Amino acid sequence: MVEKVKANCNYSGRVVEGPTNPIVTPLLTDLYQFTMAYAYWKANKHQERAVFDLYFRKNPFGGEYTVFAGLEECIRLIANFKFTEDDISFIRESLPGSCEDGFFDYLRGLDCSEVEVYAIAEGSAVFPKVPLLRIEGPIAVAQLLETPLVNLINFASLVATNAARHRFVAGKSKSLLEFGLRRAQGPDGGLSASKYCYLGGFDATSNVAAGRLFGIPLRGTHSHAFVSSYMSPDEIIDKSLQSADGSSSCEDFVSSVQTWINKIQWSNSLRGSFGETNHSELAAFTSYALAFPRSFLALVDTYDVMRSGIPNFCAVALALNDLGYKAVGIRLDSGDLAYLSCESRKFFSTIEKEFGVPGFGKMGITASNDLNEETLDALNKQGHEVDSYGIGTYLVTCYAQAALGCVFKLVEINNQPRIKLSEDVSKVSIPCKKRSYRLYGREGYPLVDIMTGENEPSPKVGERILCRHPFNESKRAYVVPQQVEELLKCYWPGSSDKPREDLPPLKDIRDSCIKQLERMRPDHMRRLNPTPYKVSVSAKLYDFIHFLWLNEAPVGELQ
Ligand SMILES: Nc1ncnc2c1ncn2[C@@H]1O[C@H](COP(=O)(O)OP(=O)(O)OP(=O)(O)O)[C@@H](O)[C@H]1O
Ligand SMILES: O=P(O)(O)OC[C@H]1O[C@H](OP(=O)(O)OP(=O)(O)O)[C@H](O)[C@@H]1O
Ligand SMILES: O=C(O)c1cccnc1
Ligand SMILES: [Mg+2]
Repeated sequence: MVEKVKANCNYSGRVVEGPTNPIVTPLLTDLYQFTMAYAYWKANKHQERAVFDLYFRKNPFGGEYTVFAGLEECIRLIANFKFTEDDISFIRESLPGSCEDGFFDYLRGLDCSEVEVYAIAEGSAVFPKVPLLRIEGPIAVAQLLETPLVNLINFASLVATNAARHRFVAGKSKSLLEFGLRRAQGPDGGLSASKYCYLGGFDATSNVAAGRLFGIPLRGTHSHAFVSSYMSPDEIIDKSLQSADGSSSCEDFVSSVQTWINKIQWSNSLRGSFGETNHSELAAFTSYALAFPRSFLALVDTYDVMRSGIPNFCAVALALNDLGYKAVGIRLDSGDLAYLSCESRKFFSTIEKEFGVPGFGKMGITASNDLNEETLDALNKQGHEVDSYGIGTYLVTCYAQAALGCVFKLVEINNQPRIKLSEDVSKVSIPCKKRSYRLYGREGYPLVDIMTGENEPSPKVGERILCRHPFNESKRAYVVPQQVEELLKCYWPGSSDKPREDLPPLKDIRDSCIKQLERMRPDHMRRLNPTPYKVSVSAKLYDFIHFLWLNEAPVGELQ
């Protein structure tokens, strides 16, 4: 379902390829964007210059931060925004017959050359109400962009945040593998989850298409089916295995494994800890090792982890060790993962001592099975020996929160600021074409994001500035920033010759995401009752918001 669309748009001297998913075209929008576009056109209003902000209102997962993702795919859409004749015929069929032909000629010539896009860098930590994207352009085309842009950013940012939160609980030293493709919301859900979980701090994915399309490292083990498909060691026909350095060969690796299982069973320190292990499991492990002697990893919970899986794994790993190969480790996919990982580690350490195999005690332990933030946290509290987690369902489906709730609101038309009022204050939009800045404090942490009017002077390092809560009069603070970072940069200058930002490779976005999250004050990041990060407006913008609010809100009449 996914293939790369032919590159056709020149951007900053380079070509911007089409969206990763070819379904992302100008038709991937809501019908009402076309009906509004027609009404704008009919009223000769379609070329009026509009400014829209794309933002969200509340951080997901009960947290106080969000990872911004999806920008590159937005720019790919914008750079390649063009209706085909088939598209236009379909739109004509879908709109009422009374729509005039001129509108379809207008659509035929439409592209995003008059649109400008300002955005925060992809992979940044972002906060409610601060625009992630500002779209400026003729109102009709900006309106058509609403749905696809919100769509491209919503899930991307949600799942990247979910990944970052899993990383935060797991800790820096653990390896995090995304295993969610089979459980994701369809092919695009799966592919997007793989891409943005990597961006949010995962190390690898099992999704081969994502590995190919995005260069994400691929990792994987094997399934229970592989283990249970074997009945006995007699099924293994080719039993020979060359040593790692190629200098010798073991003619009967199956017997070598058998010798080792007997040695382990009768060793001083392990005697009595297990009886007869499952032979078909041993056959499966042996066969897998013959196929992958340099990267042998076994799923050990098909029959019984401590009585069968672990001893069988060790027998194969020791037989490989005789030939100069180092086994990678095991995967646990059921049971008490804290307990079983600790017991497995003890077993490996005992083997290391008993048979004098240096490093055997450090054998890799991967855990999987319905893991999520809570189970990772529980494992940490109990103490465990897991080195690597394979996480699927809860991660990629964003089980704990279904959507981020991004919105796209008109903030200015023909240089006139606009506001959207609501009974619910958190839903009142912040009018005007704005600039936003992140102000850093003495200890190097970001302190506050501040929005100002477009033409206000920018905050200056060392200069005190009043930061006001946009809607709560009593909440304000002076800040003397030690560093000022302007957040919105130009990513799509339309046909103007403004300087434009690069679209960095996914790996670089991931690195900067990890760095940024590490730079946040720890109390914003903690899972339980995190401190909200402050989002503010300048004194001037505050006054203007409230002036416009009063102007637009009708005065009630009591009877
Ligand atoms: N030590 C632990 N502390 C907290 N949660 C754990 C621990 N170990 C495993 N879990 C979680 O407990 C759940 C156990 O799942 P479930 O009840 O389906 O049992 P199972 O081990 O998969 O059993 P089965 O053998 O039937 O597959 C999973 O979500 C797993 O991540
Ligand atoms: O548990 P998740 O976080 O979704 O991670 C992926 C799961 O997918 C695989 O098996 P599958 O779930 O298909 O079968 P199982 O439940 O019998 O292990 C794997 O063994 C994991 O359990
Ligand atoms: O490689 C694995 O172990 C894997 C991949 C997908 C889902 N579950 C496990
Ligand atoms: Mg499962």
